[in-house]
Amino acid sequence: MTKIYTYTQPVDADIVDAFCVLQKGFTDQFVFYDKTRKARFMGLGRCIALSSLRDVEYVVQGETGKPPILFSFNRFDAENPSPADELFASFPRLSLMLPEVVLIEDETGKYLQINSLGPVYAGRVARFSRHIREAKPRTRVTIPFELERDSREAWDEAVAAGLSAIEGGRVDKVVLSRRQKLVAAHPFSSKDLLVNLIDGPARGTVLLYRYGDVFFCGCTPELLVRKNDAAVESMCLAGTCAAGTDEAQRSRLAEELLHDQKNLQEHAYVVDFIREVFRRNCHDVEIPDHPGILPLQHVQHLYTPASAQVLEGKTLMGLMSELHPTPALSGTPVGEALMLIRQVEAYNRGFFGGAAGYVDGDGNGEFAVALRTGVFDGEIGWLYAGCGIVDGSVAADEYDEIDMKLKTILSAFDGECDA
Ligand SMILES: C=C(O[C@@H]1C=C(C(=O)O)C=C[C@H]1O)C(=O)O
Repeated sequence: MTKIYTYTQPVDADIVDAFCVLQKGFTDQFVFYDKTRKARFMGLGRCIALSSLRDVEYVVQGETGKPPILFSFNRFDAENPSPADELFASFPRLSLMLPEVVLIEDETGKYLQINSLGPVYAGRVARFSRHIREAKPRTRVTIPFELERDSREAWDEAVAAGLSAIEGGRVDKVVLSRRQKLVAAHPFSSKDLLVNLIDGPARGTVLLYRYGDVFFCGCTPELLVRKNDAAVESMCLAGTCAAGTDEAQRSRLAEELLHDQKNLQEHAYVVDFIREVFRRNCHDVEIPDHPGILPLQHVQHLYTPASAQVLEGKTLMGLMSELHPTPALSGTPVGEALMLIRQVEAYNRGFFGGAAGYVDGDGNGEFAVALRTGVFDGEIGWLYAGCGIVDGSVAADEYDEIDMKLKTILSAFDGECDA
């Protein structure tokens, strides 16, 4: 049995400013920051890595009684035998990571949490609190960059392979992606991109996982699963159109998307899959019959929320691995689509499209699908985005759709525009 000591106390500070000050001393960094809901967790350092919560006992110190927060970043297709690029390959394969320091903002307030394998010394908490109080407001920087465009012919060939697998009856849908290399004018830090994503216009949950000098980050709109005791939620997100340049155009495009048979079909595969997983693991499953729209800064998606009560004994990690990858990121049927992706894509997706989240010591928490992301080091990065291919998909349209999705991670380089 591993014993964890966790000391949480309220802080009167902006947690992002606090993170910016504290992060300098830590090369292990973990962020799950929901921009709309107060579910914000920013971890520093690694106290211990665990394979599951089963053999863990935690001792609460401090006045709040809060459980420890652990982070979990999982690859899209962890068993894919083809090598990931060297940036992704440098990350360890760990299941749950307990940071030494966690800054928390939830519905009840803002907190500093210190985790340790021995009793937390109060002087350590006081020292971090003092640093936090001295934190200056963060500043944003614009990072000029150039993109090395990927080959259009390679994309056309990948889509043709997908369409022929659909025609042959091997899959009904396959999600194919593109990867682009970014070269910035000068080296940038994880803090620079994190601050630009949190303070910029991108909507969703900002993710960061840094290990050593290499970091993975982005801002995703897609919830995979959230668990709060018995209540669980998920989200079906598939089917895309442009955001439009003004409100009138946005609502016209949204209306078209809501009636577009190809996009509705792409979406329905995801709804069917999530309904099936929920029906197997939960009761009182509620999933509306018709999708709505999730409007984002650069694109809009067909969106169907899913909620249920989970069967006693089922865990968040268990639900995460049953749900992931959904047909929103792989295709239908999932196994066949994964095999096709392994054959068609020239790279291993690494954390792109993986499940990234946090879980607390009581087993509650959430996972997002790591979309609109990239992996970075020094002045370079690899950016990823994908789209669903079904019967009738046109390679050129899907190429443009991916360009629209890439704008979200590219907005991390822009420190000018305010939210
Ligand atoms: C694959 C991505 O997005 C997914 C694919 C979508 C689609 O095909 O319409 C929409 C939302 C996401 O589930 C991505 O952003 O890279």
